[in-house]
Amino acid sequence: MELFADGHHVRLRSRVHGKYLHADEDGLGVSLRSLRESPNAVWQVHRVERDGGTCVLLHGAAYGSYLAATGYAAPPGHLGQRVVQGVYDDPGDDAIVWRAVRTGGEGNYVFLRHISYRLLRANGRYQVWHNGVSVDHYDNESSMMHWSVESVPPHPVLPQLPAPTHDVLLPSGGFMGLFRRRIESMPAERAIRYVRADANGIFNDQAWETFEFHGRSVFTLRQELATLVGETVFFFNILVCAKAGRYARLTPLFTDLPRSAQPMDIVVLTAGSPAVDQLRYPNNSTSDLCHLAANCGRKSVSLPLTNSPKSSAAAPMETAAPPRVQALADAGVPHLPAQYVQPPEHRPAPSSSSHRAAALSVPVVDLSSASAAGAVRAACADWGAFHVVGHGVPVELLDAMREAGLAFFCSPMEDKLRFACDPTRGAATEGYGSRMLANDDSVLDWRDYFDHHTLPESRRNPSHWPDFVPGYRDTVVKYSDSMKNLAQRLLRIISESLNLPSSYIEEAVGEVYQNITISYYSPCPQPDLALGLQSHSDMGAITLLIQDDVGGLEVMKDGMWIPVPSLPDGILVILADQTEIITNGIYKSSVHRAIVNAERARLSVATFYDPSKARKICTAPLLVSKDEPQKYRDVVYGDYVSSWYTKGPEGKRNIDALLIQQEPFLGMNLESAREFQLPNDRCRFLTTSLSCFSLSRQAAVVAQSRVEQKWKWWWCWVCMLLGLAQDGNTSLLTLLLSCITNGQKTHLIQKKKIKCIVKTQKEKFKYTMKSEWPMEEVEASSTTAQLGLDLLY
Ligand SMILES: O=C(O)CCC(=O)C(=O)O
Ligand SMILES: [Fe+2]
Repeated sequence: MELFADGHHVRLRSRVHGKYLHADEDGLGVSLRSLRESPNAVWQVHRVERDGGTCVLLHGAAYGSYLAATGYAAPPGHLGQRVVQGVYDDPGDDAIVWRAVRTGGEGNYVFLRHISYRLLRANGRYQVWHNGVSVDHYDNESSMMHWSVESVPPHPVLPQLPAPTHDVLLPSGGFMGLFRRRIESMPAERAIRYVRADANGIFNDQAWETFEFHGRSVFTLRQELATLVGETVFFFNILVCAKAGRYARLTPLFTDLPRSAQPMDIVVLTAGSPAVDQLRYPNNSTSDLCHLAANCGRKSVSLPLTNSPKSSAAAPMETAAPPRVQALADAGVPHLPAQYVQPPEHRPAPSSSSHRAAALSVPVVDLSSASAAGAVRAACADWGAFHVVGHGVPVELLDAMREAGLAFFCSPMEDKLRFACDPTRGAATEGYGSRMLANDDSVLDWRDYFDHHTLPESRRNPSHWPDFVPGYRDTVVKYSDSMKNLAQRLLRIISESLNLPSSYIEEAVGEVYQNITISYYSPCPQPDLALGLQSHSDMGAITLLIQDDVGGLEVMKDGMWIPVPSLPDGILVILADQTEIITNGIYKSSVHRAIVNAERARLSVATFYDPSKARKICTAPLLVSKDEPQKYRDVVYGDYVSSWYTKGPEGKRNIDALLIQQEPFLGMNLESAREFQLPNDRCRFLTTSLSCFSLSRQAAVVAQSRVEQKWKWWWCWVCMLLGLAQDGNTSLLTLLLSCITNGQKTHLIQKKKIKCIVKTQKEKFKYTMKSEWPMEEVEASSTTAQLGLDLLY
């Protein structure tokens, strides 16, 4: 096969270095880099006739500029003259004209011979820090001028644009880059000359217009150009191509612009037009669609190239939506962006691999067995989450749902964005989205999702769901109906297990509002710092979840995070907050979260069975007695949802806010509850979110242990104090003591044993602990001591 076929993409690899010819990010220089996957290492062949033969021009796949030899001396340490990224403005321009000549001898190498007979040369044989490329006279021929040519296959579909960034341009003036090129004083913005081409790519050469563009983001450039050319609604309807000179070929831009503020010429094409069909995109990345599909364990889905919206009922375009996590992952971000970094106490801890945690696994209930009711009762009481098998839902339907979701997420971003949820319409809108909450201070989940409104049928509008994955909409409808039936069957069993009439919970919930959310967790560059989905309990009545075989879901049990594997035909049942309220806390909603990994994308499908927003949820009177007083206030479900979205999901903070015996302590209330975890995993308490708490490594964790509310706060504080005392952090301890006692006089006495005495005007408490955590011995008022012991296990 011809090495330099016209229009094809190639990489040139130095024989000696093994590094690749690289168009530098400044848009000016050319160097040798080992970044094989980078678009900057890919060059497109543009063949031209010269002097009765064909010559090779090479324009970079990243910015479209041409490989050009200059007459300027290469910098010290480099031989010959400089090679740069140039333009093709003059048909007789020699600077960019090359011929490929086989070297002969061993191996399959070529010389790239400039029309001036100088040869393209890699530098730095002995001084490897010299990574420049130059042209040198053929008399100096050496293996440094030998290049192997790698052919780069075409990308099967339009590649995705990198997520928007806020990269700044190079500062004005000074030197930079490989050859310490002088960067002229440059403005903060770059001049973009643009012109709109017709369907065949033809444009009027007199119609160029100019605007000032800030930054480097090609995503933002496309958005701004879309507005300028009148594509205000569907910015993905256009494709932006660089044109490096009057005679240059078009290079579709899928890479952020060069770092320098040099002006660029852009031709705007219409997506799906014949002109776009003629373009060729290099498949240089390993994180492309095919890779993703392979990563998901599937073959690549066949998808249309055209990006024009087909369905008039498609969800409205997003306005200022955050970048999709998948786009970040595909762009190969090497570090987790700051807004995804969880605070240390929320990061996936090694605790989930502790011996105690390893010994625990979510129960499996066979619904077809005679003992199902008893097993459900035990699972609800102990876990609030359990797998069901023998449920009668065909495994083919579960697989079809997983596959439909996967095909959606493996589709081009442009297609997916046609169904983007509209963040301006509230937090829980239907469609393709990327974050759980929109609070400014919230840490983002490393997750993208597609949310479907499926029940009641009046909310179900399949035209809001993807149309480009065959069978998608039918599958969602079938799956929705099947999950509704299973949820109702489970609610009946759960009601009966509490000696309630079998239809009790179903009726208490009223008309079902069902949402189906497909979550897609892309591989994460720093999974130890992120969460796919932060700790939460679901807000409705019951959730049914299926997932793929990657793993990442964890449920909280006795204060430990327990991984929940997927069972191929199993469905995970998760009790949600309204069930906890209705059952007076006898059955608890399950706190769960999703962790991520660096290697494999993960997919889950959660079906939520919720009340209507207008429904008032009350505790079943039959479950209230003198010994078991009502724990939660009645709540209108819509209010619960609003508060969930306002405050954030964190752990059980939302349902805790409804506790009747809640006793605000010194101005703090349960809403400020946060999770902390002891290193040894043995003792868990509910603490508050006072920022100083997080300073204590020994601080306690959320009480899954449901301590009587009236004591809860005392025990938080005691736990904190003892933790701090053990840390020897006496100044913070004293501060907390005075905070506890509302500024009353307090004493801290530290003796051999760590001892902490809180003296208030009314009472005197004394806590003693041995040197090892957790406290084995607590001296205090008898009731509190008893409670404290109850909390240890
Ligand atoms: O992806 C998962 O496994 C968990 C999803 C979940 O908890 C949710 O969507 O509420
Ligand atoms: Fe959930």
